[in-house]
Amino acid sequence: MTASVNEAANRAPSQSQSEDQSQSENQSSSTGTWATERTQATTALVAATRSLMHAAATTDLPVDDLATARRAIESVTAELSARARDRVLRIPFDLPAQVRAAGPEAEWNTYALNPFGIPVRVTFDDETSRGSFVPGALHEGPPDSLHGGWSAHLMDCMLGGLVQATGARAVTATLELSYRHRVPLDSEVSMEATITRRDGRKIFAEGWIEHDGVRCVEATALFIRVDGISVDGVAS
Ligand SMILES: CCCCCCCC/C=C\CCCCCCCC(=O)SCCNC(=O)CCNC(=O)[C@H](O)C(C)(C)COP(=O)(O)OP(=O)(O)OC[C@H]1O[C@@H](n2cnc3c(N)ncnc32)[C@H](O)[C@@H]1OP(=O)(O)O
Repeated sequence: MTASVNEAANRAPSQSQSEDQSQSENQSSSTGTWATERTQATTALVAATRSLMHAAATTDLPVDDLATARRAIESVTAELSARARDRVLRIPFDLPAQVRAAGPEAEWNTYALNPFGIPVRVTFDDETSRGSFVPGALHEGPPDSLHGGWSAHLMDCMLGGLVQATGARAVTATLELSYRHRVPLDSEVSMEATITRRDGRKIFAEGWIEHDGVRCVEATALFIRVDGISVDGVAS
């Protein structure tokens, strides 16, 4: 596992599909066994779709052009739906653990296979993980600010992903957030998560979202191990 796991998912909305495609092809030799031709092509398609979501929601073209674009999108949607699964592809359960084992330089790029998620570049260092991303127009709650629900989602992913990276099969029992300052859009924010305590099946973790040295959101969570439940993977 290297530092370039499914990087195509982390492109800025302005970057092109062809760039995503070539990025996806470039990593064919550097990703794990889950990186089949299909997962790589899906990663590029998902990145392009995320860019499309951004463009569709923010375009200021004349109204007639919107109808033309809608018809083109509907046509692609029909094409893709001709043969479909019930669920999105999942990464293997142990992918975060593989990245963690590869050392603090290795990167897990989340949500490569699901355009609805915010892709985050996550690194692991023992019982701590760090991540960064740039929230954008699609994530707006209060004007020019990140919606609090996205903050909760991101914290659950950061803390839950860290627990998963330690090899534990666990689900969130509680997640408590403190919104101390607004998180601005269009500027990189960083996140951190740490496992603070274990007690039988319970795993306690805490984390935060920081912008420009200011801790905007703080989170504490309790995860409960559900060992024995067999799953092939988790949504990245
Ligand atoms: C639910 C689907 C599971 C599918 C299988 C997954 C396998 C794992 C695979 C892949 C890892 C995935 C990683 C991604 C995670 C991403 C994060 C999420 O989005 S997770 C989704 C949101 N969370 C849920 O949907 C949990 C729903 N709740 C439950 O399933 C149960 O309530 C569960 C497992 C949390 C506990 O149920 P009990 O019957 O197994 O265990 P009891 O005996 O009730 O509790 C054990 C101890 O924990 C405390 N506890 C349990 N729930 C608590 C709570 N809400 N607050 C405080 N303490 C709690 C209890 O008081 C007890 O403590 P004492 O041993 O007596 O000291």
